Amino acid sequence: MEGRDAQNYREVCCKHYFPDIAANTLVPRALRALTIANPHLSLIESERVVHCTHNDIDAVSVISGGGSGHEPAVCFVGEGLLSAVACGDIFASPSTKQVLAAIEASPSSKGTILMITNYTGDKLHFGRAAEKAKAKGLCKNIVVLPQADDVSIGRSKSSAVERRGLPGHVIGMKIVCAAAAKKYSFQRCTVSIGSTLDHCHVPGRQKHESIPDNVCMVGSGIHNEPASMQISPFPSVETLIGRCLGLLCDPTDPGRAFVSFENADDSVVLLVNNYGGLSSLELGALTDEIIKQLGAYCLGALNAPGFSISLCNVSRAAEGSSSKVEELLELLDSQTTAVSWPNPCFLSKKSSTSEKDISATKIDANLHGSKKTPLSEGDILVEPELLDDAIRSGCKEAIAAEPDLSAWDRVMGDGDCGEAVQGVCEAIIRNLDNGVAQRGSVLEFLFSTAEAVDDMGGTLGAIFGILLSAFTTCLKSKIAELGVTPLDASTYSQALSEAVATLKTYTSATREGDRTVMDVLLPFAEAFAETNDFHFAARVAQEKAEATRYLKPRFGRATYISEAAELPDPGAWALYEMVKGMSSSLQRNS
Ligand SMILES: Nc1ncnc2c1ncn2[C@@H]1O[C@H](COP(=O)(O)OP(=O)(O)O)[C@@H](O)[C@H]1O
Ligand SMILES: O=C[C@H](O)COP(=O)(O)O
Repeated sequence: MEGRDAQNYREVCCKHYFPDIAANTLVPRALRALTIANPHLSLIESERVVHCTHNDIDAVSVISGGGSGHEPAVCFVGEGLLSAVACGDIFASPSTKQVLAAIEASPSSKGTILMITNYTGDKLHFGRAAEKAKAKGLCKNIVVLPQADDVSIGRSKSSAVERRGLPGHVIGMKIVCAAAAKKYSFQRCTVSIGSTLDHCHVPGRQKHESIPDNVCMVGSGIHNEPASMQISPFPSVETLIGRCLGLLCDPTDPGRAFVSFENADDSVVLLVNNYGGLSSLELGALTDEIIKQLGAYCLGALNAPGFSISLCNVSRAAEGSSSKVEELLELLDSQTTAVSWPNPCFLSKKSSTSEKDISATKIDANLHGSKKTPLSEGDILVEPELLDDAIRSGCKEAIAAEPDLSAWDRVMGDGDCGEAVQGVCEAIIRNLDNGVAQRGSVLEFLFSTAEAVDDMGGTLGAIFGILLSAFTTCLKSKIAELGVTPLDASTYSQALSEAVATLKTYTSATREGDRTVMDVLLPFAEAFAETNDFHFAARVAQEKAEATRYLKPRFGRATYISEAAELPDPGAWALYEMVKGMSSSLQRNS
């Protein structure tokens, strides 16, 4: 495709019926339509959770979820497949609160499996929700099972984060869910590789890079992140498929030989998946090239023109789980009422024994039962105008940085970091407009901010959420211990240090130098604790945020990018902007 044709093609890709509508509106509407058309599914709209109305309390519940934009994966809820899914914003993990609502909607006396793709945001939010569910007594046995199947990155680059999840994980998911439905009581044999012609277009997002016509991407993720390999000139289909299969099966590739396919007697399942923007005709012809056919459209990436190939060595899986190959294949082929699974849909004849109408209000009441600050337990009172202006100024700086954060995250991540930061900062400003700082109560402000941050998905949402809740807990214990208000800078800096120590127990990025938000947070907290001088600490934050340009990523999506672009880490920069805005306000008002 050349010249005008190529331009028309790109314009069509970026055109949407919902061009300016945030994911927050688009996603619930699509979920509403799904549940209206399928009475065996029910929606908790406020939490964007779809769950099976025929929940069987005596079977293990399998719950999944992740960013939206991977439709039709959300339609994998149904008997014989998932009990519930929690849907995040486009390409961002759902929040802890959403996952908890999904767990609550699918109670099980036997146990709960949270089956997710291997992304940091998902691991943090699903992990926290599992802990909260245990603490609330919702389930005794609950495990998080991150699925990783992508071979594109190779062993050495993905050692700290492990492989990312691609569509091959649906094979294991189907088998586990079918086993759960058959009341089995309560593992990795799959590899995947993706290839795309271009990026997908996220509705409402203005900036959009295109891949040149003479380039074919191999090793593409499912969130628009840049592919690990670019083949140019554009290869023939034969060459492309040969290259992909080589990445999946070559036993001499030390970085990628994750699963052996050398034994000709092994039973192997092949899954060919549409990323969303390929015609069925082209996918069919590609599948023909990929030998044995098992074509299906399972886990999309919006309208990305591309496909993935997954191979699952079922013989290995049977060995690893003390099962028979036939048994696993039977589970894979067993019936389900999940709308998107490629098989005829048989609705259950059994009556809905534990059909529940879990209204959003009930869930909300349960989840946020005690959100008002009990001021009688002590508080920190500061000058309301000072509190309002400092926070507002921090949020405004971060919002103003959104175009840069988004642009950097489009190169080194999946492009959603700036929008997530903007979203949470706007929510905090709305709370200020509604008078949350009017009484000058620091705790009241922190509680209201925690609610806004709890709605933030993605890795940064989880990191900020854990930090804020730990900071609040530490401050509360300082108030109880010291009983004085207002507290001095050292109380805040000590509480921050303790909160950072708590955060380190959740993320593996526990030191500086890995190109994450921790590269600003750790030195900022340390400088603040050493000097009790917020402005000095803010200057350290600036220096450290700048320095992230030259760091090699070891965590998060940036790990998957082969080219060092010398751009700052967006998470680290966002934190610096917040701190900078607060520091300027405090200086203006001192
Ligand atoms: N393991 C980790 N621990 C702490 N921060 C991380 C980790 N992985 C990534 N990050 C931070 O998260 C930021 C990206 O946030 P966000 O866009 O929410 O994540 P995601 O890539 O999950 O969508 C990165 O710029 C980096 O600062
Ligand atoms: O769809 C996206 C994944 O589910 C979550 O990814 P995240 O780590 O970017 O939040």
